[in-house]
Amino acid sequence: MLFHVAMEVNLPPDMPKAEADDIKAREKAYAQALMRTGKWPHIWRVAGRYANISVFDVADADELHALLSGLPLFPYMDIEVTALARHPSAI
Ligand SMILES: O=C(O)CC1=CCC(=O)O1
Repeated sequence: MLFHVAMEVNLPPDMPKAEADDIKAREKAYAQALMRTGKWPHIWRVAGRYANISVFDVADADELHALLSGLPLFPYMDIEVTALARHPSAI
């Protein structure tokens, strides 16, 4: 099942740089591990914002929630999820 996921990151401006760098490094490792499994096939930077648009390919919304809530940046993100269904004109 495919999901369109929009993530906006809002790190506190007063977070120490070393802490922010550590979370970002753990986020990258977590995300790339999921990409290698095929569960996170697309990630795109939203130009001009600390945000991304991603596509997840997972069994269901429960699996998606488990993966998203495991993101190291999850406590600092606003996330919007849209379930995708096959378009009748798709070939
Ligand atoms: O930088 C972002 O958009 C947040 C993020 C999600 C996965 C990743 O590696 O960074």
